[in-house]
Amino acid sequence: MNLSTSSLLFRKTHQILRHRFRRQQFLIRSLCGYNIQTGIGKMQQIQCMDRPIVDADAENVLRRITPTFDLRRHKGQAGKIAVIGGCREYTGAPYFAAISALKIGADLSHVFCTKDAATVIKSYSPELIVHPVLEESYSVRDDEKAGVLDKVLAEVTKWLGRFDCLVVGPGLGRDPFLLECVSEIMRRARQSNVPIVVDGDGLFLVTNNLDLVKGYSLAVLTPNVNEYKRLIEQVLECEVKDEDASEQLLSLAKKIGGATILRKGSSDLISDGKTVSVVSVHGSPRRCGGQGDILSGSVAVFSSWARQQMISSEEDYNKRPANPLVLGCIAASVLLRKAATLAFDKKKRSTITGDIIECLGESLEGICPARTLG
Ligand SMILES: NC(=O)C1=CN([C@@H]2O[C@H](COP(=O)(O)OP(=O)(O)OC[C@H]3O[C@@H](n4cnc5c(N)ncnc54)[C@H](OP(=O)(O)O)[C@@H]3O)[C@@H](O)[C@H]2O)[C@@H](O)CC1
Ligand SMILES: Nc1ncnc2c1ncn2[C@@H]1O[C@H](COP(=O)(O)OP(=O)(O)OP(=O)(O)O)[C@@H](O)[C@H]1O
Ligand SMILES: [Mg+2]
Repeated sequence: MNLSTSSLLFRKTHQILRHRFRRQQFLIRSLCGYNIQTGIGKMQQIQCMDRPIVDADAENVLRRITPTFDLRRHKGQAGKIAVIGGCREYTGAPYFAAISALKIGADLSHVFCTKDAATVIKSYSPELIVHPVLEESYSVRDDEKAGVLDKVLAEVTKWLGRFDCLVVGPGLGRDPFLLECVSEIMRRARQSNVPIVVDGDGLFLVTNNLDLVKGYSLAVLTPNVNEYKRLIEQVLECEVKDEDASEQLLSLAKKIGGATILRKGSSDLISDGKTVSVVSVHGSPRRCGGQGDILSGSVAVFSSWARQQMISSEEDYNKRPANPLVLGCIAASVLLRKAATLAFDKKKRSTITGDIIECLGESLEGICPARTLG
């Protein structure tokens, strides 16, 4: 190769790399540095995959959206969350999601589950408000189904307007009749503009019925590795590409039309189709089941807080909009990872999900110490 060919080749490679770098800069740019309370702030990145981690930004997001205690506030104003999940097989998952919401600071946490699961979940904690309303096929005759569906809807919809966020899916199971009822609950929630975090079996439902969340900007999907793979295959009709993780997530979120997606993994990737944020604060090496459930309950609380702040500072918000659900995902992700690290430091190999839940408060206090107004 002569000198001019190699210099041409060098320039071409340089051009391609520069283009890729700019593209990546665009992808990782996130609105998380924007202060929704003051309206002051600039576009910042949480972390670029090719750069050192700037975890402080994720912690700043958490601090900005976490409300200060105020003695004038009444019960319910710090958040009312409902988990739709819990069946014969799974009672832990809805409990983990619902109790995490309380441990972070929500005032009330409800669980809507099957009758079989309800007593069990109640016995884990008197703090949870448990509604034994869902039914699985084995307990309903075919000719009874229409009536049961109406009854389930009536029970859930009378509460729906009071919730700041629903978490649909932890431990829900995949019974077809139960999923039919939950689809209808999701439609009603959407009509009432109630935000919905979709996790676990809720993602199984949504992946096969995309219309439930398509175009709904108040939906958050929190897929794990398997759930993400199924989503990608269904929506983008291709394989998961880890080398283009950010771009693929961005495409997925765009295709779903405004819903926020939190792709869980060794780093959590978050996108609403406009930006991609990455949170890779050190987490725990223990991969015990249930950590995703903590995350879904946490996303519900932080997203509700971010929305509340957005509403109370509407004028500032209008100047530079930030997606409160994206902020909620960032805050939840960093908190879970911190709590998991702390729990692992204390319990090492014996760390289980309950230990991480016990560390949520201490971790939150470490990032955002409690202050009281009034
Ligand atoms: N205590 C409870 O009540 C809990 C209940 N839960 C509830 O269970 C329901 C189903 O949810 P899910 O997450 O178990 O189902 P899904 O995603 O199909 O995974 C199943 C299998 O996939 C695999 N696998 C997993 N990760 C992988 C990876 N990174 N890379 C590769 N493979 C991986 C692994 O398979 P294996 O290794 O055994 O072959 C795993 O066993 C849902 O309602 C949820 O909320 C949970 O929340 C936990 C606590
Ligand atoms: N390899 C990892 N290293 C560090 N943290 C991780 C890793 N994988 C997942 N996490 C974190 O654990 C949390 C739960 O993710 P996970 O993939 O375990 O969800 P899940 O499979 O839905 O859990 P669940 O058992 O509750 O259903 C996420 O916030 C993620 O950041
Ligand atoms: Mg899960």
